[in-house]
Amino acid sequence: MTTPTTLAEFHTALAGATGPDEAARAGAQERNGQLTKPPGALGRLEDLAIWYAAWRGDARPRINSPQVLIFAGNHGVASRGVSAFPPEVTVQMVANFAHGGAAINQLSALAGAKMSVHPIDLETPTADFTQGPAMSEAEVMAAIAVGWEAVDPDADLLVVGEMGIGNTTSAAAVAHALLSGEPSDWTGRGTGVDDAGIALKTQVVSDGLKANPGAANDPLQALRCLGGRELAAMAGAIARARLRHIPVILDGFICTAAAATLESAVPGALDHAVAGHGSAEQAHRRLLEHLDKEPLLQLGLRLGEGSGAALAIQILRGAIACHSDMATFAEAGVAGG
Ligand SMILES: O=C(O)c1ccc[n+]([C@@H]2O[C@H](COP(=O)([O-])O)[C@@H](O)[C@H]2O)c1
Ligand SMILES: Cc1cc2nc[nH]c2cc1C
Repeated sequence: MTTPTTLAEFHTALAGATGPDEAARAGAQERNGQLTKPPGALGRLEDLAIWYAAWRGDARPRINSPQVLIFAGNHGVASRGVSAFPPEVTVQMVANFAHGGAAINQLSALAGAKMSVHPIDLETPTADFTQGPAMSEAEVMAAIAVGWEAVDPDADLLVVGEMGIGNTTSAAAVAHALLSGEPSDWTGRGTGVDDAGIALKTQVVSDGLKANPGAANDPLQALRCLGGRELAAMAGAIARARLRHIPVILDGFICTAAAATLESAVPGALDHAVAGHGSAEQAHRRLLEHLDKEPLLQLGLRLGEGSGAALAIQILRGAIACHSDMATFAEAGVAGG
């Protein structure tokens, strides 16, 4: 499938994606029932393994090629003072990723994942969305294409993460456009703003929705008008993974807000994704509840960069190792219950 060039093409591609392999799911369920453990004793690991098997089309799958993609973008709305850090930190952290000095470098290496960093037009921040759309259609499509094309078609697991000063405000505005509620339902401390900072973010989100009335009833317009380049790239990568049947582990609040635009546009678009962790950003829980996804880890992380999702690769590896390599009752000569 060639890279979509309009939001309409992107929507059509996503809507046409096929579902998981039901024969592989049935085979994995059957195998799970024969493994040397009391039924259900591996808890959520059993569900995870069966979910992964169905998406990979293999009742006894392996994880050989996990991929971690980090996208970075700058936000016009950062000029409103919505972050505890200055916008230059985005490009500085990109250099840190490139030199192996960030948390995600360590966690990707531990998980045996191939990691790459994709800064997107950092010298051209998106427009301040309180004044009108953050991106034109050409700009959002260019960012979606970065994500779409960064996915290794041969990867068997994908983590997407981000870096972008101001992007918790952008993610809050996207979430508000998708799911309504009050602006304050979606704003939080981000990199560490105080109560006055949260009040400012809430006002900015409210202003953003007023300045972009088309965003509230069209999820992909919400991504264009209120999102950022790294959010659009994450959405592009997650969509491409859906078409390639590559399971995805979602990261924190910003990643999940970007992903939620896909689920709102095409219900079921995130069936190939699990939530890696629950972020300390308060609105993440609300977003995950809406998506009906229970995080695998709850560690109080609020870093982004794909860090919580990269840690959760190890949980999925544990699930697959047990599922695919344990002996059955018959093989081990163990009496069933
Ligand atoms: O992943 C999360 O849930 C998360 C929560 C709070 C902050 N962050 C990271 O912090 C940056 C955004 O915070 P802020 O305060 O600049 O909006 C961005 O680079 C994110 O990766 C990430
Ligand atoms: C230092 C720093 C590192 C980050 N990594 C992801 N978001 C970040 C935000 C800051 C401020």
